[in-house]
Amino acid sequence: MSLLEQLRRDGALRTLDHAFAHSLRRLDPDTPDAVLVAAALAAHAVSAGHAGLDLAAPGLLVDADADWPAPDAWERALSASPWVDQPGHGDDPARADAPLVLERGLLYLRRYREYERALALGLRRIAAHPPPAADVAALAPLFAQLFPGAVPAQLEEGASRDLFAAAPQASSEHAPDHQARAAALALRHSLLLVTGGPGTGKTTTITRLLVLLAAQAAQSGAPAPRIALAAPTGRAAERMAESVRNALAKLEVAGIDPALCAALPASGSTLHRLLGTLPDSPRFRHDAANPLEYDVVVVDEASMIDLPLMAKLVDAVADGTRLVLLGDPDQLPSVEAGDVLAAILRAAGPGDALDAEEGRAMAPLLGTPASPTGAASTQSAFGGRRVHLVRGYRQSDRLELAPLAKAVREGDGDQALSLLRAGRLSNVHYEDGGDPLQAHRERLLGHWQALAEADTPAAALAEATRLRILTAVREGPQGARTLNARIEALLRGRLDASPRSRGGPAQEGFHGRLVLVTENSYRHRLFNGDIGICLQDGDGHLVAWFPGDTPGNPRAFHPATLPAHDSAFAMTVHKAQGSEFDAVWLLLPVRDNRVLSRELVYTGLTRARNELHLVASEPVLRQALSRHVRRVSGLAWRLGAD
Ligand SMILES: Nc1ncnc2c1ncn2[C@@H]1O[C@H](COP(=O)(O)OP(=O)(O)OP(=O)(O)O)[C@@H](O)[C@H]1O
Repeated sequence: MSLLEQLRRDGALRTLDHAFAHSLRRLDPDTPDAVLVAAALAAHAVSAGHAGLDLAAPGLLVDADADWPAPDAWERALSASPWVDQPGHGDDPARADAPLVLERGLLYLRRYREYERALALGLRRIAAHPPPAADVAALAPLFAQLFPGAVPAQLEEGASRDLFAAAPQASSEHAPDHQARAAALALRHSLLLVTGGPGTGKTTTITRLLVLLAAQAAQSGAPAPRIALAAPTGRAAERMAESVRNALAKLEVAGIDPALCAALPASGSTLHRLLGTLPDSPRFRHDAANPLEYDVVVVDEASMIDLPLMAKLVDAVADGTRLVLLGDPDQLPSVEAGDVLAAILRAAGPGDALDAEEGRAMAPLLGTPASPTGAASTQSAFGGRRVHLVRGYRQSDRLELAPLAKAVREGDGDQALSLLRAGRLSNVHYEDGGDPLQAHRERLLGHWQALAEADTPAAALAEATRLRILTAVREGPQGARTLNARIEALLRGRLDASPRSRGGPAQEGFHGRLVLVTENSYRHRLFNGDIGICLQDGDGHLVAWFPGDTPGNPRAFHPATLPAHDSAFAMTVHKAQGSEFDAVWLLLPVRDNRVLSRELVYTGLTRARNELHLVASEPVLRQALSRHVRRVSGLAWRLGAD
């Protein structure tokens, strides 16, 4: 039996992967089995989050115990195939009639290789158009007001501004203020990456930076900058806008000119909305030929953006527009092909130190770096600059997550378990296995029942973010699907007895059902991951409510017309990315599973705002923390990283 058939028989390939290989064989019956297998796996790779197939590591994709061709021989067979193009240079386009591209040991579907190539070219293009030099001295007073910790005392006392030349030492207690550094670098660079865990002040920093850019425009008599705030999901965009509004309110209290604050937008949008969806098309209204009309585009939750979407975003960013990407690199990468943020960060380098020239230029804002580093260690390969924020600012009295998050991020199972077992982290609760629907039934059902009894759909939607069960997997006894079915059965009994419920067609849901959209529908402006609630109106008709453009104005849909959706009482960590909930019950399966990883656990537990319940057996938690998500991609190389 051929390897292709064996993989199909073992269920290692999707029907689509096999059909792709089969179509190549139909068109050319002499296509060798090794090429057909590679073609099927290259298609499969995309569905597993990779940009292509690593010929040296097919085991990343399938568990099957297969007799894989040796990488050299496999590569030779592919090189000889007319289906496979091998462009001479990473920037060269691939042949339009070749469905596959072989490059540096990776086999891509041509479309994904072209996304990668376009993205690398686009990022380098943006980085190559730095903004005009800012009058740093004129901005210094405002900068010092916005970042009070940034400027060492000697500057405030009127010492020489050319401190770098004199190379005096900044106070040793003066730890680098990474937030200030990020803002200062954004004055000089058009591509900025601001990374950090939850609550490290990414949004706060960007708000202050945007105020600074507004001041810069005002000082030079230019119109206020046109600013877009966006994120991959509606919920993430809303959260970002809310954080920006909060940060602005604090700035106004601190005496920052309200006219500068008014330059910032009050709302954010999804990337799809920003780029302008076209009905029934994967393309967007804004692209290279019709770029976004903004001076600054800020995108939050960048770790969630997959390769095609990032390529389309970057394509639509005009020369001279600043692109600022915010994200937490320790979170799970996008479900679809990518790990784009990780690749960009690798190419950008650690970026935490300023090079000599940068240090000199920024001295009026940042003071003198304690130990200026050479250019080679800090220059990014492609001109994008990164600042990693490390200090957590969020109030920790309600939820003390940081030590646990650190242990999980570092894959330190001993430390994570000792913290969990000691039980001293405030509002972190650990259960070594068990069933939350048994152990916490009244609390959980009480919450969902309250949603159904909320006064308005907007109140129900707001209330819905208070609690969520998060699972690692969709299927199986601890999977989201099974839990939802159990919760629905428990809840229906209670809700049907409620005076607010009048019964209704079961297939369309029920009063109080939380729903999660699982596909993008441009027509509805509903996207994968959006969460709504079904409520009966005064006539007993069920209406599905989803967040609208502003929190008080949810949008109504007939449940029967919704795009594909599931219940959302329990949902997978993947689907919860970009959202936060007051209380999170994170439930790992009882048996180890290859999807379990430290990134998954970290992403799950950092969705909690006030309270975390982690339900996981010790061996499964240890297994999860020992596993790193690995994604195959050539993007870092294209950006000059290796
Ligand atoms: N330099 C600072 N000084 C004091 N408080 C700060 C500072 N930076 C941030 N904060 C506070 O920390 C909290 C979290 O900040 P922010 O929302 O900007 O973090 P974030 O990194 O964007 O978080 P998330 O990733 O969860 O959205 C806010 O309450 C903010 O006011």
